Amino acid sequence: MAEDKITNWVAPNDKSGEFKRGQSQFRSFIKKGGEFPPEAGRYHLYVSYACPWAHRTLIVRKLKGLEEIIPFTSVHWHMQEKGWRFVTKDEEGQVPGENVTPDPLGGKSYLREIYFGVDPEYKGRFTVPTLVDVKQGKIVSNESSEIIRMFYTEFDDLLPEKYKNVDLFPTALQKQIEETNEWTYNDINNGVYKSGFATTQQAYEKAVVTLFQSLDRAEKHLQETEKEGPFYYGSSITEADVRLYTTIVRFDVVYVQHFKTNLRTIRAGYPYLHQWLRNLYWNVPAFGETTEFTHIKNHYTKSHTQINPFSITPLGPEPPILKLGEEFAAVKFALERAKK
Ligand SMILES: N[C@@H](CCC(=O)N[C@@H](CS)C(=O)NCC(=O)O)C(=O)O
Repeated sequence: MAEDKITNWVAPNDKSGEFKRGQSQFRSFIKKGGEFPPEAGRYHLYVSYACPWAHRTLIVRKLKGLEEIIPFTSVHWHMQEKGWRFVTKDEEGQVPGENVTPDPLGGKSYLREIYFGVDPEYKGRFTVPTLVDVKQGKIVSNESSEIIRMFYTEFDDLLPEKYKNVDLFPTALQKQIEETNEWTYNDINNGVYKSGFATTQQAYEKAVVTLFQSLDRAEKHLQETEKEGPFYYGSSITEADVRLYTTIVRFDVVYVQHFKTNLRTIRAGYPYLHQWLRNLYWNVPAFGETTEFTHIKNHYTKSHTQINPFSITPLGPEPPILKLGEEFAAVKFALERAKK
């Protein structure tokens, strides 16, 4: 039935035209003494470099030094009717990014086969990230916000002091981070999708206006706290940086044109967000090294045929991210003029 196509982000018969994100189905936790105890090599993380939710898990995996403990595989960027697929043997090495390989565990072709392998009756979506317990053949979680929290603490006993001390959710900031998460998630992380997948003018306008109001709010926060350090909450990286980064780094490159979030760009319209973004990308390997622009650009523009039927990927913007200290031509011009 046409209505059931997984690439129809809003059902054609939905009059509201609004994108409504479903709930993740697997919500267990890795815990000492629990069904899923922390153990090196026991869990496998499936991601897509294109996906902002999966990207959170790759960043935290690196920030917490979990590379040897939690191996991962990225799917191919092209998501079609059967959902995410792994690269074939022939494609291996031709798609950029570490660990873009055929499925190393069960040799599956599609991510959906992993979901059906665990539960043949599974009715949810086949999403990344997916964290699998290889020992028991179960899915632990497919909810990024919870996977990253497990990574913050649950493997600490297996980590050297340096990584144990990385605290992305410090007690003193938890309340503020939770409050920020609320609007960052609804209006920005999910807001770009609500804008882009809307199928009525009204739904689009509502989402895009809310999105830019919240970008203004993040910009103001960064401006006011600039002296305290380069990160969202001052001198240390926290969850707030991780969760905002994965949307902002995709913003100019994809969302502005593909999701029509074009009231402003980050590079020309948000100097503090732009500076904050580039500091993370260029100075913190966990952010820069997990950002794969080929996957990001190709995935959205070639997979979302509901909004881009010819799957043409725009060439710009070039470069996808400016160097630190470099300015967008119009900004540079304005700054020079202002000095005169
Ligand atoms: N709430 C989930 C959302 C994950 C999600 O929607 N991932 C997208 C890629 S960006 C996906 O795999 N979509 C496939 C589908 O919905 O069929 C999380 O944060 O982990």
